[in-house]
Amino acid sequence: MPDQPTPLPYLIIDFDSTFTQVEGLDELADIALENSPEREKIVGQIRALTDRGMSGELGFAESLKQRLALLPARREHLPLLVERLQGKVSESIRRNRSFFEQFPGRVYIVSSGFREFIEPVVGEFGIAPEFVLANTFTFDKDDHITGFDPDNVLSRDGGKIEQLRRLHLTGPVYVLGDGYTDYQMREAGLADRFYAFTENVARPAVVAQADKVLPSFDEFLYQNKLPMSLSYPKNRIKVLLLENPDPRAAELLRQEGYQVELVPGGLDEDELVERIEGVSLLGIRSKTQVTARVLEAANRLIGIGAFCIGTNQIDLTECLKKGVAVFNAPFSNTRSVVELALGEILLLARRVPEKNALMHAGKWDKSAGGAFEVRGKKLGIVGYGNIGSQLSVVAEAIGLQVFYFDIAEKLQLGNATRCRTLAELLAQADIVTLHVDGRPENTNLFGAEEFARMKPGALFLNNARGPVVDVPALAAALRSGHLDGAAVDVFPYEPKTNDEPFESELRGLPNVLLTPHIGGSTAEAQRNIAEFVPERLMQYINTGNTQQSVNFPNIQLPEQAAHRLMHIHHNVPGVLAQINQVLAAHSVNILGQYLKTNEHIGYVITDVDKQYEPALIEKLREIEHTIKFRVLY
Ligand SMILES: NC(=O)c1ccc[n+]([C@@H]2O[C@H](COP(=O)([O-])OP(=O)(O)OC[C@H]3O[C@@H](n4cnc5c(N)ncnc54)[C@H](O)[C@@H]3O)[C@@H](O)[C@H]2O)c1
Ligand SMILES: O=C(O)[C@H](O)COP(=O)(O)O
Repeated sequence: MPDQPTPLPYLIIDFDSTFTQVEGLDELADIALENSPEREKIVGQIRALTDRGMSGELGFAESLKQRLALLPARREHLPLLVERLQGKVSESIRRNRSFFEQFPGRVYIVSSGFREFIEPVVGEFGIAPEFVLANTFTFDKDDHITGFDPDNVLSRDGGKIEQLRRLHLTGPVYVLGDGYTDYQMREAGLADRFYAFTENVARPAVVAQADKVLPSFDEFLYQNKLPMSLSYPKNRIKVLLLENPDPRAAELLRQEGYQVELVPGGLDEDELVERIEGVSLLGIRSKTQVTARVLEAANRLIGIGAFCIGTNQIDLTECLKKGVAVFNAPFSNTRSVVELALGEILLLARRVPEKNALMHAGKWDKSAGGAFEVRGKKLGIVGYGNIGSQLSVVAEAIGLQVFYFDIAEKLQLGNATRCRTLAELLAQADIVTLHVDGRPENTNLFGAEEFARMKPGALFLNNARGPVVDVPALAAALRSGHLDGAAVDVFPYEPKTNDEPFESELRGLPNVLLTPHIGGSTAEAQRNIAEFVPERLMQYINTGNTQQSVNFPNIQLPEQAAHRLMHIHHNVPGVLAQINQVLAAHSVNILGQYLKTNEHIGYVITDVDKQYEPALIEKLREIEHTIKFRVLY
């Protein structure tokens, strides 16, 4: 919680594109021209004039005159405009409504917009009409808007400066706005600071003049230690996204207000160590190795999003010890892998990879030799998890007999037959497909011995993880003719970028389909993942919810009642008792408390009444064995 509020300076806030997300006159034109074929053209002209006026390119009075001349609006359009603007108040202003209500008399809206639509919008925030300084429309006898009151100082060039001068404010004055005319009040020496408000629009010429840039009103309140509705401004949360997740991911995270940085391709350990400082959320896919060294350098990291299924590339235990929650997308690309595996089975059975290569080399090799239908053949699935079990259902639909082996007890789907050992499966399958996870014990799960156990002429698929297969042993089994073909999508070492060459003993072997780790690379899967993972990360940040985290104890929390204290600690006896002692010593009323632990950490969430001394937070942070502590309100 911020310290005691400092005495609030006078705040001079602009209306258009600052208090609201839009420009009032642009919206009025849009409403007035609703049924006109000229709508798009005229609204475009008005927007262009607004922009030129705001960036200082065109004198303000001239821009206003030209815009009003284009505007065919009437008095009856104004209530519609007010309704529209009430729905377009800037997000960070809207969520801090109680701030405005708390400080009547300190906030002025000084705008070159019009009182007729500004007053009712800001009135809802407790800003009285006498604190709205704006232009007024003129109307003809038929209620057409004809222009503006020329006696109003705000209709003239330099109008805001003159208006502020006439207020005779004593004490510090801060101006918040998006336009050049807002900056001019500071330039004229009438304001102590000019904050460029960029939540809706960032005008380079204005930003260049600013004392500070505000991506949100939360940031202003945070910097000035004023009461705010969020515990921490979202624009201070830095997100580093690697390996090109679908653009929707960055879009959602930016919409949330986070600062998002994209690095196409992967980063190696040294590069990531250099880039991770100050990052709160890291997004990766299967390639980036998040090692203990990376985590050591990650001084602000709260969460990692794996925009894929596999999380073997992340040191999950070290993440736990550092209080970093990891989320993945466990189901978003399963169907894509299943479809790829099925296609590979059909193509290998018909020796298509080999025929295709010959055709490209100009050789016509029509023959049925080594080609077979898959109907009635035995498919052996190793790893009957989300992918393996879905493949089981789809494969049966085209007539394959399914056998599976899994180290865990798994629900048998359709007519699939469970094998008690891997050897039992290998002895009978015509096609073996791997869908195990990448846990360290699975390294070289398939080597010379396992290939030797497979039936002569069998087919082999690995769409799971590269290190699970001893590639030289697979190459030998193919070269000797013991196996009839293979499809491999994942490799022990995979090129870091598309520019790096691909090396493998499997290159050039007949009837071998090689793909560059694209099992989950479909538009559908990538889009699903890009929505699923940010949602989990944002929920964790906003509510503390760890449902579906791959390393944290999973807690699905009820809606937050008041302030939420989130304490992550090493799982040693007595920490919960200490937390409660501190709360009791500060006479804090607990509204709800939730604890879950795992081998390494305890995660305690305590919802408390809003009334507590700020010192309480420091005391909770100081509890021995604390890894991370956050407050949400
Ligand atoms: N090629 C790609 O682009 C791509 C895409 C998605 C997933 N994957 C990989 O596919 C694999 C499967 O994904 P999933 O979502 O089905 O995972 P999952 O966790 O749902 O299933 C894995 C299953 O393997 C079993 N298992 C683990 N070790 C085993 C062993 N030694 N023998 C037998 N069974 C074992 C587990 O008990 C589990 O049931 C993962 O390695 C994942 O990373 C690859
Ligand atoms: O784990 C996964 O989901 C797959 O290996 C896909 O990984 P990718 O997103 O790096 O393609």
